[in-house]
Parts: sequence; C-alpha cells; structure tokens
Amino acid sequence: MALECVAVLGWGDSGSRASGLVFNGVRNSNRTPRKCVCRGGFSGLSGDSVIKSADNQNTGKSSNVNDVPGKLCKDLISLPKPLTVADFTVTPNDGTKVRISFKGLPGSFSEDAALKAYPKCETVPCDEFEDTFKAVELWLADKAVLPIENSSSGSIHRNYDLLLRHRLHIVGEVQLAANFCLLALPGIKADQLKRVLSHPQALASSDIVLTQLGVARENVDDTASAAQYVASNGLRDAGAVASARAAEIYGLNILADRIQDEPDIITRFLVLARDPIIPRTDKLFKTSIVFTLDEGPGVLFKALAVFALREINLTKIESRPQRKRPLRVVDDSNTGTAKYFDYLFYIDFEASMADPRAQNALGHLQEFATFLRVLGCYPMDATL
Ligand SMILES: O=C(O)C(=O)C[C@]1(C(=O)O)C=C[C@@H](O)C=C1
Repeated sequence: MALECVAVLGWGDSGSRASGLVFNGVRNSNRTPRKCVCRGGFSGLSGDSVIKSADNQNTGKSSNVNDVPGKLCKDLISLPKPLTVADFTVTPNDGTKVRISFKGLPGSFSEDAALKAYPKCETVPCDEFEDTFKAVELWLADKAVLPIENSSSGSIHRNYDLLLRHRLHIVGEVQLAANFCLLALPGIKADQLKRVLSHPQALASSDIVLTQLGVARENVDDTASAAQYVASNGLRDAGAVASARAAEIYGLNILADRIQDEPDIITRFLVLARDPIIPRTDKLFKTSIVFTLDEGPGVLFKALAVFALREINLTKIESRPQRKRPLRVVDDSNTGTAKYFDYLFYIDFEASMADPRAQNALGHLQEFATFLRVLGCYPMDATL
C-alpha cells in the first residue's frame, strides 16, 4: 500500500513524529505480511486441518526426518502434503463451512448478523466478546462478528477497546434490524408474567411495553440466554425479550411481536478476520482507523480536515480514554501543570484504501498524529 504524503496545508510541519502508519500494528513502510506458519501449506485450507497442523508443530513430536538422525521418520502421515486444486475450493465464497464466532447463545441477534453475512456458516457461540477474538486468533473460528453500535443506545464501547487490544482486521460490516419479541413458556399469558429477562439494550428498547405490563426487568448477557433460561428452568412467571428464532430454538411462545419502542432499531456489527481483505474501488468501501493527537487548540479540527479537504465523508467518530495513560501532563508557565484526559479517536470514513484520496488523507494525518492504525477497509453494508 503506497502512501503519498501531500503538504496541502501549512500545518504539516511536524515531520514524521508519528510512529509510522500502522496497518493493524505493522508499519506500512516495512510491512511484511503476517503469516501463520501452517496456513494453507499443509493438509488443506479448512480450519480443522489448520488446527491440526498447528498442533503438530506445537507438540514437539518429531515430524521431520532431521529430528531422527539416520532413521526414517515414523510419523509419515503428519508430514506436510502438497497443496492441490481441491484445497482452494474447500471454503467457497457462499460462506459454506466458514466458522464465525459470536458472543451469546444460538438464537441471539449476533448470530443473526453472522448468518446474514455468511448464510451457510457454522456459528461458534462464545461466552464473552474477548472470546470471539481469541477464537479467531487461535484458529478455532475463521471470523468473528461483534456489535459495535446501535441506533437506540449508541456505541458499544467495550468493543472499541477490544479492537485496539487485539490484532484482527475489520473485513466487513453487517446492519441488522432487531425485531424484539416477548416470549414465554407455552400456555403462559402476558398478565401472568412478574419479570422479564433480556440483554439490557433489548430491555431498554422495549420500555413502553414492559412498563405497561408492570414487570420487573432482569439483565442477562444476551437475548437468547434469556429465552434459554426461561425455557430450561420452566419459569412460569418469567418472560424473555428475544428474537422469533430464539422462540423456535428454545420452544417458547411469542406473546407479542415488535415490542420495541422505535419501529427500527438497527445494530451495526463488524466482521473481523486474521488477515485484511484487498481494498477495491469498484464498490463502496469504508475504512476504519484509530489515532491519537498531541494536546493543543484545533488539533482534532486539523485531523478531521484531512478528510474534508478531499471530500471524504466521515460516517462515525468515537473517542475513548487511553486506559494505559489516562492523564496527560502539560506544563504551562501561566497556569502551572494541567492534566487532561488522553483520548484515542476512532473514525470510519467512506473511501477505500485503494482510493488515492484515502491514501493521501492518511499520509497527511500521519504527519501530525502521534499514533495511527488502520483497523480495516471493507465493503459497506447498504442493506437491512
Ligand atoms: O443479545 C443479543 O442477542 C445480542 O446479539 C447482543 C446485542 C448487543 O450487544 O447489543 C445485539 C443486538 C440486539 O439489539 C441486542 C443485543
């Protein structure tokens, strides 16, 4: 990825103080592709083969003739096999056999998002958001899907932090309209319910109906867990706010459909993978970045101007405190020592990294950003 730095404005005078443009942790100037030793090189490209290959490498067992001087290696089966044409068709484009990790139980909206992106995928339920990242990093899943923001309660901050802590690349986005249903055991009527369980966002978004019912609200990790809990414990006084698919999976009845306060509650999910995709310009692409700036008047204005000057539309801006260095100390001769919160800025913009405008904008931002990382460049989801 060639970056061209242009001095369109007079403020690009700080030289290259940034530690280098980072494409998910690797400076672009001397970027070497991150490759897993076993990837596609041994018995196939499917995930199982990959995990097996990795295991062989880690056990320390001798699978190399050089480890057994003067003898033939006994473990011939574990030797790498050459790739064949079949290896390249194991994971077709329609999503067959792609394994997608998500947080929650089957029937959750995150699983719906995974199925929207890859209709024939195998979904891998995880306990925590962090586990969805680890599943991909450890080759237990090919990709992860995680919610990043929704139209009723805004950003899911924890996931912004995890994007930076981990080294996965954003390779796609999924927009999903949630249809919240009130579920209960078969035979139970709405007026018998004393409490309703769900994910806090689903409960908050169904406030009007739940208030009318006069029920207590109980938070659980995800909407499908609520349905599963009611069903598996045979709770006759408890309902769940979850999807129609969760009702089917856990054998619950739908007492009311579309109970959300707003007609459309949209959640935007990100798809993460170990490797970035090749940016294109023949369809609409988005790029997500994170950066830090020095303290000073107008620095954020300058940072945003690199996009405005090139007519690049920003679709999202989010700031998060820098957890490891929360306070910035500034010595000021007039006012003494000031301490400010130090922030990371996350921006999504509507341009592909293959577009010279995006390359120039990032080259320009790099001139004065103290840190810059491209989190991913991916096709926009314009569907619902
Ligand atoms: O609880 C679920 O079903 C989820 O997939 C999680 C989640 C979220 O984390 O925001 C996703 C979308 C729904 O609107 C509610 C909850």
